[in-house]
Parts: sequence; C-alpha cells; structure tokens
Amino acid sequence: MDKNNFVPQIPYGTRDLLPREANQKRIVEGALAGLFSRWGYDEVVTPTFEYMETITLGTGNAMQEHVFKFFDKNNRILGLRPDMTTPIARVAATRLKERPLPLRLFYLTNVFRHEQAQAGRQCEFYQAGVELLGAPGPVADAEIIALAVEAMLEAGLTNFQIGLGQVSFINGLMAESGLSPQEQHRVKYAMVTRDLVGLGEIVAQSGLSQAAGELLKQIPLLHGREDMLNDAYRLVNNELSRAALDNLADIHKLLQGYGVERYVNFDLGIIRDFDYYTGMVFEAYTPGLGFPLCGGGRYDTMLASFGVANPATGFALGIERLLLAMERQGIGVNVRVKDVYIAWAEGKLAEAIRVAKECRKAGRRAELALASSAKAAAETAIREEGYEELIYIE
Ligand SMILES: N[C@@H](Cc1c[nH]c[nH+]1)C(=O)O
Repeated sequence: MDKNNFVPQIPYGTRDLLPREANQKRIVEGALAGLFSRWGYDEVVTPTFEYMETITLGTGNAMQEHVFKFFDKNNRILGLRPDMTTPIARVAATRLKERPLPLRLFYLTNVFRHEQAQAGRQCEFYQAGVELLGAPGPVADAEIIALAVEAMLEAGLTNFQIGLGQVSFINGLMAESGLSPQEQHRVKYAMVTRDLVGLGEIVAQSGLSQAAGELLKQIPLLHGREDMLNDAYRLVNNELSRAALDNLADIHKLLQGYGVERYVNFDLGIIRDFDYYTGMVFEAYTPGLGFPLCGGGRYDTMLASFGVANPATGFALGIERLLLAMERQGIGVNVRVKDVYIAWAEGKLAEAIRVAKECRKAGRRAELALASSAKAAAETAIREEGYEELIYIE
C-alpha cells in the first residue's frame, strides 16, 4: 500500500472528541459531579471490562448481543461494560457490602454497546449517572427523578420532559392477558421499540379476546398528566397494575415537593431496553433529539443476583446526547477562553518564561511562543488563535 495514501480509520461507532467538544464535555461533567456530590453521592470508578458472567447476571439476556466480547489469557470471556448499573451492583454486593445503607454512588464514564451508529448514538458513549442502593419506596424514586431533572437544568437545558412509567403496570396486564411467555416477550419488544403496527399484529395473532387485545394496544397511548392515572385505573382489574398506578401517584406527590412536577408526564408505555427494571421507569426527551437523553428506574432484584438482596434505583444521562441537544437548541457551553499569548523578541525567552509562569500562577491560561517573532506577526497570531491579550516581551 502506498504509505502516503493510507488514511487510518477509527472503529465503527466510535468518535474522536476534538478540543472544543472535549472541553465542553469536561465542563458539563464537572458541573454534574458537583451537583451529585451536593446531593450526597460519592464517585466510584470500576474496570472498563468485566467477566461476561457478571454482565449477564446484571443486565439479563436482552443486552447480550450488544456487548463487545473478547478473551483474557485464560480464555475467560470478558465484555466491555454496556452500562454502569451492573458494575456498581457488583461493587455494592461485594466490597461495599458492610457499609451502612443507603449507598449513594455516582459515575462519569464511558460505556459500550453494539448499536446502529448515528449522531447521538455511538457504540462507545459517555454517561453521567447515579445509583441509590438499599432504599425501597417512592421517596428514593422521587429523589432519583428530581436529581435527573436538576442534572439537565444544571447542564443548561430547560426544554425537556420526563416520561414516567411503571413496569409492573404492564407486567400485571400481561399476567392478566394469558399470553404465552414468548408472546409477552414479543409484545414487550414492540413496546420498547414503539412499534405500534407490530404490536397490533402480535395481538391479532395471539387469539386474545377483543377486549384484552384492545387493552394491550392501548398501553402505549396511556400518557398524560395525573387524570390519565385515573383513566388507567379504570381500565385494569389486577392488583399488580393497580399497585403500580398507586406507586406512580405517590412518586408524583413527592415530585411536587421538589417543585419539578412540571417536567414530568406519565407514560405507561415506557419499559426501557434493560430487563432488570422492576418498578418505576423513566426517560427524558428534548426537542430535536429522537431518542432519550436520560433514563433510569427501579431495579430491586439485581443485587440479589450478586448475593445481597437489596432494592435499588438510579438513572444515567448521555453526555453526548446532552451536548447535541444543547447545540441544536442554541445553548452554549461557556468553554474556557484563551487568555494570553506571550510572544518575545530575540534574546528575551528567559523573561517570557518568567512572565508565563506568573500568568499561570494567577490562574490565567497562557500560551508561550516557541520561537521569537516580530510584534506584528505575534498580533496576527493572537487574532487567528482567538487569544484575548498579547504580552510582547522586547
Ligand atoms: N444503566 C441504565 C440507567 C440506569 C441507572 N440506574 C438504573 N438505570 C442505562 O444505561 O440506561
């Protein structure tokens, strides 16, 4: 191959973050880390890869085909983490087992999933998230949803809506319907992908009574404010679904206390793409972005799979999605300006180094020229590079 024509490529679904984007990411992440810490959450860092058994134990089978897998020297299968909830559950059930509950943990890190790549959906992406472990009930769930709202506001986004659902509502209806497990799986898949036509076909083929079929097809349409919960209550006859609606009403009351209820709508069609959810689930949407910016929910059985039965709830926010949404909505991130460029005449380098050192000590962002130059050339350079000030040593 002709060396001069070789253009090295990066793997499918990955991206380089160039200085501007990397800078924006760091600023937003810094703000989120500060927010999570003010809410009492501590940061954890876990390995980029885990044994495949660990990932499967946590995320269930649905995620399997999305995991990047490879082998270690002993031929054990490893996987790049597809999310942080599983590694955190592992840590909570092992090394943090003796800590008093609840545990509040946060993370800012990359995760990996095989996906059809597009703007805002890459195979490697960054998440900011929190997990609240060892806490059952609506008080913990409301804290998580309120914190998700605050996280988006903290980043500078104002135009977004959270859709709040409850997987037990759907599970109750499924149990009531008498569909086979395979059919239930297909119905859920159609709901995750919001495939209403597919859902209609499954229901038609299932042999369900007209009334039961209509009820299932209605689920994705059950969204709105509080009065929708009452409508949904009248539609269902089973305890599980009704308890799910009561749970949502309790969470909603608490969200009013946080003053964030205007950001939250109910959406009973949300079930999310992880199998581990057991209670409330939510997703945040913003104009100009075709997929959720943020998502989370309650997962009360995952920690038991790691040996310590504890309820848990949490969410993760996609950093690239957040930045993309902000860009599309014209919301700027105040990236650090270049303060001062220090140029010098022949023989003046030592003095220029001293001046640069003083500027940096004072917290200014100072770039030192690497060769002497005439003052006019230095003036052109600062205009092109966007520096606010030139210090010319002569
Ligand atoms: N891990 C989930 C978000 C979540 C955190 N905790 C509970 N759910 C995700 O990546 O979408």
